[in-house]
Amino acid sequence: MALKDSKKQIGKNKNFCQSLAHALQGIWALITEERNFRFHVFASAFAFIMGIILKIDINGWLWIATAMFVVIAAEVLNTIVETVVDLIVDNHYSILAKKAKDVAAGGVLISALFAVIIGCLIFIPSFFKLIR
Ligand SMILES: Nc1ncnc2c1ncn2[C@@H]1O[C@H](COP(=O)(O)OP(=O)(O)OP(=O)(O)O)[C@@H](O)[C@H]1O
Repeated sequence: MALKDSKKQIGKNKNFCQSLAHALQGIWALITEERNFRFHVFASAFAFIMGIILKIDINGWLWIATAMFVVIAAEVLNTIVETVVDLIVDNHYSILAKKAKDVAAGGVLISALFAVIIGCLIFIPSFFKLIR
């Protein structure tokens, strides 16, 4: 239910525009508050530029795009876990909070390793093809 005496919304969105505005606020929070998210966006932009320079084919683009979105999705999930855990434990030490945050961070690491392997498999052969 929305609060009557405040503009702070806690109820459901009333229409698509409101939902969209809140989703954009979420993306803005990721960009402005999450250093690791910014790093992954820069890494994705770098991979995109490399893809253009090395003239990778459509198959390569599909794999690079998949790797980019897997890492970014993992970072989004990591941020959600961190935020919800902080909300629940409220600055107190908890072994379950540690496990939740460490597992979420581990998920990002696994996805980043996947992206590095995909990057090597796509870019290294494309590089040698270009200089041949
Ligand atoms: N309330 C807590 N109880 C126990 N351990 C915690 C708690 N909060 C954080 N930690 C430990 O500190 C680590 C860093 O937590 P923090 O919330 O700072 O994440 P972060 O540095 O923002 O992570 P990331 O680098 O993924 O953005 C966690 O992975 C966890 O091991």
